[in-house]
Amino acid sequence: MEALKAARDVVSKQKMITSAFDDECLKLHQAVGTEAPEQDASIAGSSNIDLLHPLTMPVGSSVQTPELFKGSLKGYQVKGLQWLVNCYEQGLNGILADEMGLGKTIQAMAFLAHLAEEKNIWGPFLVVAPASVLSNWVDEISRFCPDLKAFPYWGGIQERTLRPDWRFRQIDLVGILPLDLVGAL
Ligand SMILES: Nc1ncnc2c1ncn2[C@@H]1O[C@H](COP(=O)(O)OP(=O)(O)OP(=O)(O)O)[C@@H](O)[C@H]1O
Repeated sequence: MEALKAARDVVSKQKMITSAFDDECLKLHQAVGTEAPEQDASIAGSSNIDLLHPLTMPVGSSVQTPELFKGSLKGYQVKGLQWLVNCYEQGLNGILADEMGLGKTIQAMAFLAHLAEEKNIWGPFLVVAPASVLSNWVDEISRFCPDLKAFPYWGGIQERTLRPDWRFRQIDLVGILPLDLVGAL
């Protein structure tokens, strides 16, 4: 709820800025006797944006599938990627809640690839996932983003201390941690 409130605050602040800018433009056009251009409802600041529905986000995003992502994102997945990048750039948290099996994992990976490629942010990122999909994450990363090195981190305290590679390999790009280990950190 806090994230939604923060997002709404950002959007309403942006709308106020945009509206003040539009008013100034209108006054200038009236002063010089020209007609003001029609507003483009698809650009940022549009009142059509619904934060709960990524498909209503501005269509003008230049974010495309990163080259580090070795696959082809479907149209709605590109839109999801753009929404994630938009949230990131505005400092907002977001939950991508597509239906089961629509490729949330792939979109999350494409987002990490975007951060690496466009912003030179190579992590380490921490992925927290149920233990049952841990190996799926590792497989999908090596298949779609082979340049991102994944390091699955699992096991009880004892097993983890027996794995010295964990400490030495903290520079790995993606740590993948099963959900039930979060409390153990
Ligand atoms: N653009 C794509 N190109 C190739 N394969 C894809 C694409 N999108 C999804 N898939 C495949 O479809 C399957 C389902 O995707 P995935 O498991 O990522 O969905 P999900 O939304 O994360 O699922 P869940 O809700 O079960 O966590 C996976 O095997 C994935 O590799």
